[in-house]
Amino acid sequence: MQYISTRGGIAPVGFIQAVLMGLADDGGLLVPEHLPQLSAATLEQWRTLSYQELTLELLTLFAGDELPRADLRDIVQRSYATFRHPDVTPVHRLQDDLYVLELFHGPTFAFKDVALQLLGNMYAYISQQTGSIIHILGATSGDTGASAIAGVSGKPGVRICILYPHGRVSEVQQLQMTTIADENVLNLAIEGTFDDAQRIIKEIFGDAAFKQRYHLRAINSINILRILAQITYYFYAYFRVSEQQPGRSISFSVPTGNFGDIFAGYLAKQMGLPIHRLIVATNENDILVRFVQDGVYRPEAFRSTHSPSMDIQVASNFERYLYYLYGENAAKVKELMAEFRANGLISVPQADLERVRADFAARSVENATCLTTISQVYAGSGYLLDPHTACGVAAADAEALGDITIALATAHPAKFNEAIALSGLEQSFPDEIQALFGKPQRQQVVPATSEAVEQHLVEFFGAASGVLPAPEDVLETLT
Ligand SMILES: Cc1ncc(COP(=O)(O)O)c(C=O)c1O
Ligand SMILES: N[C@@H](CCOP(=O)(O)O)C(=O)O
Repeated sequence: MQYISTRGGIAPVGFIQAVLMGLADDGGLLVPEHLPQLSAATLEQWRTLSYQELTLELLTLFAGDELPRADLRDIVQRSYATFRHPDVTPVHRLQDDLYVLELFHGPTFAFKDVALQLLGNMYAYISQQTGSIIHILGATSGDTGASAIAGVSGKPGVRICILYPHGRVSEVQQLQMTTIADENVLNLAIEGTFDDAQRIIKEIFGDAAFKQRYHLRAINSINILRILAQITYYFYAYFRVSEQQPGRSISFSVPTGNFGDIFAGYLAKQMGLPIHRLIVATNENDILVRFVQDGVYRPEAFRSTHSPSMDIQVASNFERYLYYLYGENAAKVKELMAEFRANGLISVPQADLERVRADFAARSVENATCLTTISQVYAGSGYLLDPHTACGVAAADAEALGDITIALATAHPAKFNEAIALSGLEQSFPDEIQALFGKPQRQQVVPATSEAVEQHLVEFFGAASGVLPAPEDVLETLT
């Protein structure tokens, strides 16, 4: 499988090069040159596979023969051996037609672990096979950072720097990042929002000379492997629920910020999984909901909410969606992204909007509704939702599609006790989270500029750069 840029400005690259490139060198995002199409017979065969086997089959489609199948199997097995549930991502029936897909059984209690355990092991594998260094730069609104650090910390050959918005992540999210004592981890709390952090890393990745000099790699969902790894659980959940409810139409409701998680569901649908609709569930930062409603993609003022990991205005993966909306037309995407840079908005005509609505429904869930959903669901069933999942559940209720709906439970409530307390509820923390309180923290507060961040990167990554080669220089040793 080869990978190309949504903006058409790079020569096709293989799977491992795509993982290493992160953001495409022309500023676009990498996508597979073609999407594998799955027949009904294949879906039937896959129905009985374990989570790990299913991941292996899917990844083999996207990785081709670039790494030996036994090595890929080993990476997959090790990635999900760290999960606390034997099904990795089990489904739980909440009400008659509503299920939650529990994505929080990994090391940091958030859905990001599903992809970042895998990406961490993939980076460590590439480093080992090539004797090279991996320097990771990421931005987080709280979950990606903790999860990425957990995915790589202690792994030789890998160093990681994470930017997060100072004072805008939950207490547990901050502790998960800042209490890691590993010298290979640098936490920079920037004086701004997540959008500033994301803008800064895109600016730094866009500086080709700097990116190359310090061998920078991405762990955000700009990295195509993040998206590919998340496709598995749409298949797995679909198989589990359709066994219980044969013949019913199935939709997914997805708490959405950067459009990464829901985009993985869109790819699963495009590959042939018979998902009816994908519900975009946001908080008051509702740029994606407004797009589905009126066809205009335009950031508005940032709002701090009870679901802080979705406090995002500019959704990174929206560009990948535009690529498919316009029939894999990179020239059109390039034009639209230039329009966005120039005018601050993208507007699509009514006919295109109808095609958007054939796949997506969308709801913005306000703070008050998020909290009442948490307390009502708990009162009705004893099941405690985290505030992001609550947005997904509330959006599913409001849309009332008449389908079976699977709401993605993207985090464990213990990560967001601030919202749980505001809902009038108390919870006890899992031991792994309780153990974080009182540990020493390591972080540095920096201004929200690329220059300020680059200074830290030069110091942090500089010493190691040049000692070991970049993987690109020795890639042939992998095969
Ligand atoms: C708990 C939680 N839910 C939902 C989201 C939104 O996911 P995405 O950004 O992939 O749309 C995030 C962050 O990305 C998150 O951390
Ligand atoms: N909500 C995310 C924001 C970063 O998104 P990503 O999926 O692109 O890594 C977070 O938790 O950091």
